[in-house]
Amino acid sequence: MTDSTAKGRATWRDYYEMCKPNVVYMMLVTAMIGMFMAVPGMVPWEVLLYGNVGIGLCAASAAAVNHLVDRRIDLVMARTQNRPVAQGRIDTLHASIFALVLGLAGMAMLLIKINALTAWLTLASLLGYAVVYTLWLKRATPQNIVIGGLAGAAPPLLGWTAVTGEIHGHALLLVLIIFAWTPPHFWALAIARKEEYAKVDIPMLPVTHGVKYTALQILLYTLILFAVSLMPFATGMSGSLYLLGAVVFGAGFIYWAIVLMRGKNPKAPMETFKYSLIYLLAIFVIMLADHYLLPAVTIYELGA
Ligand code: HEM
Ligand SMILES: CC(C)=CCC/C(C)=C/CC/C(C)=C/COP(=O)(O)OP(=O)(O)O
Repeated sequence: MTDSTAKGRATWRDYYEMCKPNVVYMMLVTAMIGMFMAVPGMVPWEVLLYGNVGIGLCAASAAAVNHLVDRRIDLVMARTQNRPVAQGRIDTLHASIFALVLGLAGMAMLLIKINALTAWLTLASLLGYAVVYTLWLKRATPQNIVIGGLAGAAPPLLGWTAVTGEIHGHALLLVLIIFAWTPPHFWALAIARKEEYAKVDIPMLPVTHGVKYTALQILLYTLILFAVSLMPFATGMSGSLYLLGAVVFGAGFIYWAIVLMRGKNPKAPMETFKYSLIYLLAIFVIMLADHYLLPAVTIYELGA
């Protein structure tokens, strides 16, 4: 059943926007670094190419489902009101076909060119975001993005299994870092957009528990994230260059969480949100540089 309200013809840009490209690109950075961290040497180009395209297509499929499911609330929120499905430029039939084709193409690429474990873990992430988070958690609980965050945190594990065909503790550590990073990343934005979420009855934490409580939770998670981010060094997975990066950028995140808590800077919510993106990119890139530039120096060796 196509929406009779469809206005204007959709362009390729509209379909591209449905994929949440900037989010997917950042996820693929973490997936690629998961690939490089899985092996001491270089990653075969086929795994880099087919693994990232497959994971990216599946993530884009999940993002497209999110546009489709959220089209009514997206139309009400200022931040999302111009989205193509919300505006009716892409009707629900075309949006559904687009999401299905992306998902099938991504799964086929992973099953044929990579391995079954990576394909099924990617499908679980796709469904985790498109169904568990978008269709259920987002509308059910203020903990929606904490639980739903696991789907978005999966890419480094997907990259790791694409290379090795197995799950490893170090890969789960990378997932844990993004899992702990997600609440401060999103709740800072949710504080800035609190009134919009209240209008559409989405139980985001600032709406159900207030800004002060949310800011306190953000500070708590940045402290947890700081501790978790030291574990790649403590386990010998990464060396002192990574440790330096995790401490410096982690301190920056805690700084912004404190500024947000004090509530004196009206720009703090969006500055904290923007900083969260700088943080994630920085510690993953520094981890990669450390992986190739400096041998891992564990606390054990330092202590020996
Ligand atoms: C459940 C988990 C997550 C939630 C609820 C969430 C929420 C959001 C929201 C609401 C935005 C603003 C989007 C917009 O206004 O268009 C956003 C932006 C963004 N998020 Fe997240 N996010 C999550 C996980 C992630 C993960 C895991 C990554 C990457 C590894 C990520 C990367 C980004 C990027 C790069 C942007 C900027 C997008 C842009 O400027 O177009 N997010 N996030
Ligand atoms: C296969 C795989 C790795 C799947 C992960 C898919 C994926 C794109 C996760 C994105 C996380 C995210 C930006 C959630 C925001 O959704 P929202 O509905 O809260 O944000 P919105 O209001 O901006 O739409």
